[in-house]
Amino acid sequence: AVTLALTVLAGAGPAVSAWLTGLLVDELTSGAASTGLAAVLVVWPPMVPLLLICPATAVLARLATAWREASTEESWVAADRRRLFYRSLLTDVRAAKEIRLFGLGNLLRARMVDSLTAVSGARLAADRPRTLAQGALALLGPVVGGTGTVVVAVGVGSGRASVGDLVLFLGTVAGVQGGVSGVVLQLGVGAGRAVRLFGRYLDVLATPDDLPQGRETPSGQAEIRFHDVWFRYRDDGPWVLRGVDLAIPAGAAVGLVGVNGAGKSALVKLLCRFYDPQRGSITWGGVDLRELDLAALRARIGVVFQEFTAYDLTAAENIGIGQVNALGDRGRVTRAAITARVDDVVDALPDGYDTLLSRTHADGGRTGVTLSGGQWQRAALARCLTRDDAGLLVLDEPTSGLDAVGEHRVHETLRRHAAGRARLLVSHRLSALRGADLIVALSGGRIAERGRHDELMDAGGEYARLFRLQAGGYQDGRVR
Ligand SMILES: Nc1ncnc2c1ncn2[C@@H]1O[C@H](COP(=O)(O)OP(=O)(O)OP(=O)(O)O)[C@@H](O)[C@H]1O
Repeated sequence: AVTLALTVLAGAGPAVSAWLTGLLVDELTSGAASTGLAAVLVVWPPMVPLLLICPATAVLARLATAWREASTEESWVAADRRRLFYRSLLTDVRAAKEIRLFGLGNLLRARMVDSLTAVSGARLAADRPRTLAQGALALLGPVVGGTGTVVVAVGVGSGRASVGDLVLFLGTVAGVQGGVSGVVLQLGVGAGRAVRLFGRYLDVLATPDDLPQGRETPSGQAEIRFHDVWFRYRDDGPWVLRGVDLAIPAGAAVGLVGVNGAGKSALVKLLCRFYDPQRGSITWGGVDLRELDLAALRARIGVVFQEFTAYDLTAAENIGIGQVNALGDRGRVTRAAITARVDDVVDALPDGYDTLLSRTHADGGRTGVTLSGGQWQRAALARCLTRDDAGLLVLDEPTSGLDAVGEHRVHETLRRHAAGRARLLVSHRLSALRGADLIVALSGGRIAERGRHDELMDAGGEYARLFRLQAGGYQDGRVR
């Protein structure tokens, strides 16, 4: 989160400096004009303060309204984010099916309009004082200029000043007011917002890294071990993992089962070090994950997440980004595609591996091509398999969308391909885990059972109950 915030806020530094530069340039330009002209005004000292009233008032009024605008902006930012969310949902091709089938269009549009109304109302309310101030200042300028002109004209009439003085005075009025208006404009455009944004930028810079990292390099193939791991997402939230002790030996296949919400994905996230456990530790080859270089650790892990991403990229890129520093290595991509059994699907695409998989972006005038759910899943598996040197493969429901033949074949191929590397397989389909070296059943964040399939079946616990339940669904007198 800090990295993302830094990336977004990194724009704040340049934005503020650009604004300050603009302000400085305007300041210098108008300052030079004003100083030169104001010097002439020394001819009529009493007129100097009168002439400066207008720009000084404008600057002060603009500063006051800019601060006010910046602070009220926070009140409508949340509504604006909701508006953007509803807008993106209404234009997201992936959401289109549900929106149409469930008839969500009107609901989402109404919510978007409500958010827009709230934002517009708040913005109008914030704009009102500025408009009033600008109107008043627009009147003040001519009044001051006119008064001064009358005074000088009277002076000309009485012989205290010349016509040349009057011309000089009129030029000065225009010069001073016009010059300072540049500064006022800059203040109006970005002062409050830029300073506030810069404050946020500094806050983020000062935020300590929530994932401090070490320097050690993880070994290629090593035992991974959870030592009494306790984890929760927030310090005041419920425990999601409670005292997990688990060893994943190098080269072993470990199956993870458990009901929804048991904590399986949380365990995967800890392995990838998206979070650190609050208590206990996880070691890779005996070294605490916190002492390892984060990028090096993640480079050693190949993952298919339960909610993997389908990228609007070519088929080759969708697979190749698994090993982004070898993105152009077509041999690696095709090898992974063959192992994940998606090569024939890709070969059948209009441009093979170079086909853009997108329904949003056109490819050379051709309408988008996309894959089926199971084919996407195979592509995600291939992406994971491009990591030849991964010491751990984490497969979170990697075959849930595959047909029965596809699932069986993928598991067979994986078994051969992954020999020597640790595998953590998460699945609700217990048959997919049957051949694992160790099966671990999580329940409420604790390990309730562990053992090989046969041992767990003999034990007659929850695993055996669930396995029989699933197997029962396939019982039919005609099946032998
Ligand atoms: N980002 C999050 N912030 C807070 N709580 C979360 C978050 N993600 C998951 N949880 C909670 O953590 C608990 C464990 O969720 P987890 O996704 O690990 O379960 P799971 O075993 O993978 O379930 P499933 O079989 O449904 O995928 C759940 O109670 C869930 O509500």
